[in-house]
Amino acid sequence: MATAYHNLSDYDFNSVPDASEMRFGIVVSEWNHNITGALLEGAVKTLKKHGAKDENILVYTVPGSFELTFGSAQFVKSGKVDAVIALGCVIRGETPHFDYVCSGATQGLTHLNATQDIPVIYGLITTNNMQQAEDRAGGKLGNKGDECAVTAIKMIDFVCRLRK
Ligand SMILES: Nc1c(NC[C@H](O)[C@H](O)[C@H](O)CO)[nH]c(=O)[nH]c1=O
Ligand SMILES: CC(=O)[C@@H](O)COP(=O)(O)O
Repeated sequence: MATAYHNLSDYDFNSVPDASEMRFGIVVSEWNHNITGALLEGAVKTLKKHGAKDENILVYTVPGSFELTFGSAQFVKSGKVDAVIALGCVIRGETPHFDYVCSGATQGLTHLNATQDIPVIYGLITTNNMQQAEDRAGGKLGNKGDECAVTAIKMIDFVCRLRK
């Protein structure tokens, strides 16, 4: 339980660059909306804590985590954002479908990171049950949305510094 040793919301505030001039696209899956809504809340709150402006945080929903790749790709192609945060929650059911949704979404988002010029942040929670998801979406293990927001800011700063 790696997350048990590192709360998802714990980070060095001063290590995070100013986000006041950064533009973010957030793609949120509607599946398990009680979880993905909490992830979104954490991500937006954290982005704004570091200076991001409301008008620079674009939020679009997709039906499920398998559509996160398409939604993220559309944000990348739009040229309107400097990073994309993809938020989803896949909870294991009775069949192998869990494995295919998780691997499909993961492979798609990974492909975007390897082929496109802006970072796509992996905010997919993949759990065995709802309790594990709740623990990672504002529960005892923190909020994955917070982690994704910090990662997005740092990756935009990475790109900006490299391109100077
Ligand atoms: N079971 C979950 C899904 N399933 C839906 C797929 O993501 C996809 O929308 C569908 O197969 C149509 O393409 N999605 C989640 O995000 N979480 C789940 O637990
Ligand atoms: C991850 C899923 O698609 C899963 O929730 C579907 O449940 P089941 O495998 O019981 O059909």
